[in-house]
Amino acid sequence: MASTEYSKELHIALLAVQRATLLTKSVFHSHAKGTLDKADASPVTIGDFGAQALIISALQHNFPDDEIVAEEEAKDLRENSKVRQTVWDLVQNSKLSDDAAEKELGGAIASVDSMLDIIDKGDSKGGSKGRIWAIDPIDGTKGFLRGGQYAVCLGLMVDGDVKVGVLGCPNLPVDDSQPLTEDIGADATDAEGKGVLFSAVQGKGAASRPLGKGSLANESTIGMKPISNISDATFCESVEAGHSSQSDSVAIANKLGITKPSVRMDSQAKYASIARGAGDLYLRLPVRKDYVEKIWDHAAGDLIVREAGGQVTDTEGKRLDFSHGRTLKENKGVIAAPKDVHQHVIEAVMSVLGSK
Ligand SMILES: Nc1ncnc2c1ncn2[C@@H]1O[C@H](COP(=O)(O)O)[C@@H](OP(=O)(O)O)[C@H]1O
Ligand SMILES: [Mg+2]
Ligand SMILES: [Mg+2]
Ligand SMILES: [Mg+2]
Repeated sequence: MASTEYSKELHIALLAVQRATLLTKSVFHSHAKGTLDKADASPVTIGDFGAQALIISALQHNFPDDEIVAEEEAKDLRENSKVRQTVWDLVQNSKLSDDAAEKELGGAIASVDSMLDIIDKGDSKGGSKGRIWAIDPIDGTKGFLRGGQYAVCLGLMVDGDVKVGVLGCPNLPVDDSQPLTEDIGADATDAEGKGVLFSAVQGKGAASRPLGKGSLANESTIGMKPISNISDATFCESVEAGHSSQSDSVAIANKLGITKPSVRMDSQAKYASIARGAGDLYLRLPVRKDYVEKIWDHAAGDLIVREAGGQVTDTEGKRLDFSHGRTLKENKGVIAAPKDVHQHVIEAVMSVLGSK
């Protein structure tokens, strides 16, 4: 592989996300997802813990000096031996079939105790200096539990700027031109090979390729769909009404003359879907004033959309700022759209939200 800036980071990130996504698929297709409730009452599953362990272990092997901000922590596993053992079995069984690739990721984790320590290595405070990876081992855990879309997400930030982003979307169609649907469809998903990996490197565009289960292959460049008439656009929004205001979205659609119903899907699959031109606009409209978005929910998607020809800002038109630690505390909500219509969308958003 030719060595250009961030090519090794991209390569390792793709393999690490592929391996972790395959782990989550095996859980998605089994009936026991090992769900626990976290302190904030949100769910976490054996898939989240296992995927986080595998990704961090690959990053530590390749980039031992980098910091890591990851969503989950091992506390619940340290306290629950049954779930701990299930996660450990899962992690031990999750190897890439390509031996060379598995070796590049550092191979298996040595013991159950080191797995717990590895999970807890995602506790960096983040910030504006140095190399920091952001991991969401399963984004859209509620979708994962419901049988919907979810994504395995990894981004590398350098001095607060996202340089590399990878999303594993196991329940999206491989074909970039397939229309956007809410239902994942009975034949759209399987326990192994189906699904997509999206990626971007700053300044180098965005791509998709089949998730597969062996060597990475068949990359294609992706781009957002041009919008000639905004009233023909489709919104892509959360399934969870508590994550994005559906009444504000209706008012914004009215302002823009949009009559098509929104497509609702969980996770950063929304960013991926608009980046590949299957949907047009991603709206995340704050419901609770006190909710602060987390960097792992947006880092990879933000870069992939911008590299595919889009603009991503908050509801006031400010770029997402990943330099303030584990959260996007300087931003409220997210509006992602093709560059040339983004300002028009923001004006509609601001007039609706401003008049509340
Ligand atoms: N009140 C809230 N407003 C916005 N996002 C929220 C939220 N509560 C939780 N979330 C985040 O929404 C993410 C899912 O986004 P979406 O609705 O687009 O599928 C969750 O990620 P996890 O599933 O990784 O916990 C969680 O971090
Ligand atoms: Mg969560
Ligand atoms: Mg998330
Ligand atoms: Mg998550």
